Amino acid sequence: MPAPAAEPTPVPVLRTAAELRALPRRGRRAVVMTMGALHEGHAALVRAARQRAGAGGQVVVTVFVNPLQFGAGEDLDRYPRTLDADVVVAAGAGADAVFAPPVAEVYPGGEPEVRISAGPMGERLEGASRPGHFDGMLTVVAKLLHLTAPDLALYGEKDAQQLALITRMVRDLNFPVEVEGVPTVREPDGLALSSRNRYLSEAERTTALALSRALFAGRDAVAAGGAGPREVRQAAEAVLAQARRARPPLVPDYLALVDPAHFTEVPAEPGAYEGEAVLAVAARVGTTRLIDNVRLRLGRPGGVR
Ligand SMILES: Nc1ncnc2c1ncn2[C@@H]1O[C@H](COP(=O)(O)OP(=O)(O)OP(=O)(O)O)[C@@H](O)[C@H]1O
Ligand SMILES: CC(C)(CO)[C@@H](O)C(=O)[O-]
Ligand code: BAL
Repeated sequence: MPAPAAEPTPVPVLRTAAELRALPRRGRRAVVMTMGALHEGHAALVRAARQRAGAGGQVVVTVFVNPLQFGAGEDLDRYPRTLDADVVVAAGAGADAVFAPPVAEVYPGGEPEVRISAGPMGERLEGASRPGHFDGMLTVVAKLLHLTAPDLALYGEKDAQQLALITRMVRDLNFPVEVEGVPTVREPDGLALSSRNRYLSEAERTTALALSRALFAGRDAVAAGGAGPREVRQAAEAVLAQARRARPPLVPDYLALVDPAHFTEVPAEPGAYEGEAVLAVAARVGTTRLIDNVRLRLGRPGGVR
């Protein structure tokens, strides 16, 4: 009996730079870069890209787990790789093509000698906890921007420091591309969607809810009126302190209130800082490390996003 015909691929999956170059360009090209294991957060990025590219435009989704941005002891080997399912999600959200190169296609000469330096912002928060992470991230983003040559590239606000660094690289190095952020998609109970959530057991997931709860507590303190940086941090810290005692415990890495362009700490003195700020958190539950953040407006009571 003949083997059943394979399901048709919903959109072309391009594996090489040559295949990508051969993809006919159509209208405005928007790119969404991912490491795969796509979820509704990624789908929101693709839908935003589809909308921004317009009916006559083109949306390309990249799927590539970039070894250069993982440090020793991180989860490079166990990072979920689910390309077939990713293609279905990408196509369903409006992608026209998926670029999923093997490592040797992106780094044919092995690890590159020349890399992008993320500079001082790249050493703060995530950069302090994951040395070299942002140099590796920006290096692959630069390469993927060259390979895909988009008019527009979209990134999630969930990775706020990454988004700030990509915006900065594009500006500092004159990349001919527009960068746009897309708001964080959350589960109904507040947990930010993340590919790494699939590592969590049920009990770990319950503990992990403290990340978003801490951020919302900080944000609510501003919304209630009168809270300055100190009170925002205190409100969030109180939630984290409680979660440290949970079973399994939350192990916070950092909680920081920073300015969104440089990721430097907002001064604690009331009134010393006015405007948008990012309240960011990173923590471990078991062997899983998660990050999250919210934006808030300091200096004007009630102003919250
Ligand atoms: N919940 C989310 N809402 C909106 N965008 C998101 C969300 N999660 C990830 N993204 C964005 O999707 C893009 C690809 O991210 P990535 O593939 O690393 O997914 P991830 O879920 O953040 O994975 P990880 O768990 O490894 O951090 C990035 O721009 C990222 O900010
Ligand atoms: C931007 C990115 C695709 C670069 O590998 C990655 O850091 C991610 O998925 O956020
Ligand atoms: N979503 C950011 C990619 C990383 O954690 O390496």
